[in-house]
Amino acid sequence: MITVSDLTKQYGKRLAVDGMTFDVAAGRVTGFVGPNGAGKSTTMRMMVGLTRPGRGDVRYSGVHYRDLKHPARTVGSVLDARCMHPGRTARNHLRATAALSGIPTARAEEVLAEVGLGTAADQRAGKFSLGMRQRLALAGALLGDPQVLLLDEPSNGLDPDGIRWLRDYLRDFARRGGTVFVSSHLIGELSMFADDLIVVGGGRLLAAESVQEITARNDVAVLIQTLQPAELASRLAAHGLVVEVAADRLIVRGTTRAAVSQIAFDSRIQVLELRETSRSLEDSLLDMTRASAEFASA
Ligand SMILES: Nc1ncnc2c1ncn2[C@@H]1O[C@H](COP(=O)(O)OP(=O)(O)OP(=O)(O)O)[C@@H](O)[C@H]1O
Repeated sequence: MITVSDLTKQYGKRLAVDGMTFDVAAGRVTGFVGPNGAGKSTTMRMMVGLTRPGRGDVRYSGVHYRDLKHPARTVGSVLDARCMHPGRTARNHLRATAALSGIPTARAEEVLAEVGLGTAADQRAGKFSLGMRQRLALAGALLGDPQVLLLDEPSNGLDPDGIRWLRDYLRDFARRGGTVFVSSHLIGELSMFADDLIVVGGGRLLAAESVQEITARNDVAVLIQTLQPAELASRLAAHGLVVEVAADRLIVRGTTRAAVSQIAFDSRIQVLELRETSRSLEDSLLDMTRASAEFASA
């Protein structure tokens, strides 16, 4: 569990992060969402001691980051995937990173395989696509076999297969008890796989809720028409969703169109119609962040 308390950072006259307080639970994926300039990167840098807060602190299971005995074994982070020597091979980059953190260099082979870069181990990082660099940066974060992953906009540059792979990887990491904190300015994308959302705007916390709470509050219902209603209903129920049957349609509350579409796709069930009956999660989050932008520019 990560506890962020009253985290504040001022640059000149600008409050980049203003009294940010929230918890990030273990065993879940927490999305950190807000428009560009909302203060996400600054908050994440303060969470791993790269930027000094003006006020406030961050604890990992009660321990300050600076007091962690083996920071790399507790927290793995990717804050900038471009941060690697272009002339080094992927394997050498990881070996050097491992050596710096007191981790056996043999671990490099394991994490290369884990992120699907086994066959690219001897290629130079400078020749990598942005998507491959994202994978290599994630491999670096995994070297210490950490309990917590902090990732700033990790799907930047990934192709759709890469995004899907990352989503599945992070969900699995959380299922194994890990803590995942991942930022994005793309609300729709995060709502597809996050359990909880921390919504920020203008350096301030706007909401800290589960996706289910936000969708229930907004009474979001997803309407589905399919030729295989029984199969889809049982797949949705297996994901803990309550399904109502109305005439030829299924209705599911407390979830998103994106999540239902993913479940149907994964189950190879064809969907004829899929829509949200009221305001979508995306709409309600955009409203929140829009209000904060108006406040900030007032
Ligand atoms: N080193 C810095 N010096 C001065 N101002 C900064 C610095 N870092 C960030 N800021 C300012 O702080 C505010 C928050 O920036 P931050 O990068 O944390 O936002 P963000 O939510 O991560 O946005 P993005 O998605 O665009 O990276 C912005 O107004 C930014 O210009």
